[in-house]
This record gives sequence, C-alpha cells and structure tokens, in this order.
Amino acid sequence: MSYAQTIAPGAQQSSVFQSIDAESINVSAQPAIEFDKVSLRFISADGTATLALRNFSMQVARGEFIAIVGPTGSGKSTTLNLITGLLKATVGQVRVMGQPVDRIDPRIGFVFQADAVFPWKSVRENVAAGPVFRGMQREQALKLADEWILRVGLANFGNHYPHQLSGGMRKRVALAQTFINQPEILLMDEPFSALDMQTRTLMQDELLRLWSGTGGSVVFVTHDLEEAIALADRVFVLTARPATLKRVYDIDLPRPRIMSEVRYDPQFIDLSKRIWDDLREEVNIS
Ligand SMILES: Nc1ncnc2c1ncn2[C@@H]1O[C@H](COP(=O)(O)OP(=O)(O)OP(=O)(O)O)[C@@H](O)[C@H]1O
Repeated sequence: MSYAQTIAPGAQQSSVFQSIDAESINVSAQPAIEFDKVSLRFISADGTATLALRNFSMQVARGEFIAIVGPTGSGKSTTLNLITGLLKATVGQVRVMGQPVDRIDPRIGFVFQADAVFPWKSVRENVAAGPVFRGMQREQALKLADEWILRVGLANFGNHYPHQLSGGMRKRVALAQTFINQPEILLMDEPFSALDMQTRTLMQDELLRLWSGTGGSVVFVTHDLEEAIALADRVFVLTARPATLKRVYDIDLPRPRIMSEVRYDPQFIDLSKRIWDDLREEVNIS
C-alpha cells in the first residue's frame, strides 16, 4: 500500500518550491494541511455510531514538524487517515496544499509502527520499489536506492533481506523507502514505538537529520510526550474522544536538536510538566 502513496516525483516538488512568480508565493503561503471544523462519525456494521473527532481545527505550515498527543482511542490515527484521504470528514473540510482531500495524494508519505517492507525483496529492491512503481528505470532506481541506503547507515546491508535485519535497521529501511520519494508531507503513526529506548533515540536523531532542509511537513503521532517535545516545532494535545484540540504548545528549543541532550534542557522539562498536566486531565476523563 505505502508504495502507491508515498511518491512525489522530484520534478513536481521542486517546481512548487523554486517558482518565484506571485502566484506561487501565494501558494507556498498556504498551510500544507488544514482541518476546518472537522467532525467524523464512524458507523459500524451493527449501526453503532462512534464520534471520533468533534469540531477539530488545526493548521500545519509547510516545512513544519508537528506532533499529536492524546489519550488512547482519542482519534490521533483518525486524524492521519483524514489527511491521506482514506477517511472522509462527516462535517467540515480537510485541505492539503489548499485543496480539499478527495483522493490518495502522491505527495504524502507514511511511516507506521508496522514495517511496510516486502519480505521477499532485498533492502535495495525495497528502497527502490517506490521510484520503480512510478516508472523510473530499474537501474536508475537501484542507484538512487544505494544513495539512500548509505544515508541511513545501511551501506553494507543493501543485499540483505528484511528478516536478516534488526528492528532498528528495518526502521532505517522504512525511512529510506519514504525519503527517497521526497514527500512534501510525511505522516508518522507511532513509527518508533516498537523499538528499545536506545534504538529509538538513534532513530529520532536520524529522522530529524533526514527531514532538516527538505522543506517538507511532518505530522507525528505518538503516545510518548517526551518524543513529541524533542522532535516537534509544535505539539497538539487532543482531548479524550470525541477528540478536539485542547491546546497547542510552541516548542522553542533550538535546532539542530540532539535527542540524548535535549531532554535535560530546563525548557524541555518545564514543557513536559505542563503538557503532562493537560494530558492527565484527559486520561482521567477517558
Ligand atoms: N473503522 C472504525 N469503525 C468504528 N470505530 C472506529 C474505527 N476506527 C477507529 N474507530 C474508533 O475511533 C476512535 C479513535 O480511534 P483512533 O484509532 O483514531 O484513536 P488513537 O488516538 O489513534 O488511538 P491509540 O492511541 O490507541 O492508537 C476509537 O474509539 C476507535 O475505536
């Protein structure tokens, strides 16, 4: 599934970012993602209705990294699925680059908790799969894949198969698979939650390194408050279901950030306390 959805041809992307006429200045001033008073009601097969989101509004700027935290079952994954077009708002509108979402958008990439790799393909073939799917010559795609494999520190593992890799290495493959397509928007749903603490910290550093300077926007869903603060420009706190926006925190910690150090910054500790107080209220409600 991810391959069909993660590819943004470089030519298209650079035309958005490099054009300098008045029209494109307007375009780039638009938020990458907008939720405008969105509500979403699920109707189950037995007719039971579940209101997941209620009157939810938010904006994500181009190039911004935002994190979404909230109690379990509040609607965080639902929010991502509305951006992808897999779900449609019952009320209100979701816009990507100023346009209502009405299809799977090839400018959007995903990294989820579960690995989205082809077990029968080598690392090189897995990383090259997106560009090949989009019509790039196999040889060219494999050459590009090699560059990305190098960038994520797997230089000696290109010919290995996923089952021969550790969880952290498979995550590196997932990042290479996604970034090779230069997504303008990257959606991440608990991508590192299955990793041990040390590997997780390394992957967070890796993600920031790969993202910095791309001009892409990231929406990162996590249960881990510290992960949210360490990575994001802003943290969005959701209420218990039906989710709406409870509060937004600006994270003014300087970049580049080093995960193992940023957690000791007094500002980080203060933010953790404040956001945790907000979350605790909601966890008690849910
Ligand atoms: N397809 C569906 N049909 C019915 N209800 C659904 C469906 N998908 C999600 N829900 C319900 O919508 C609510 C929000 O789900 P969602 O997966 O977005 O929560 P979440 O905040 O991502 O949860 P978690 O933190 O546990 O991953 C939950 O109560 C869930 O049971």
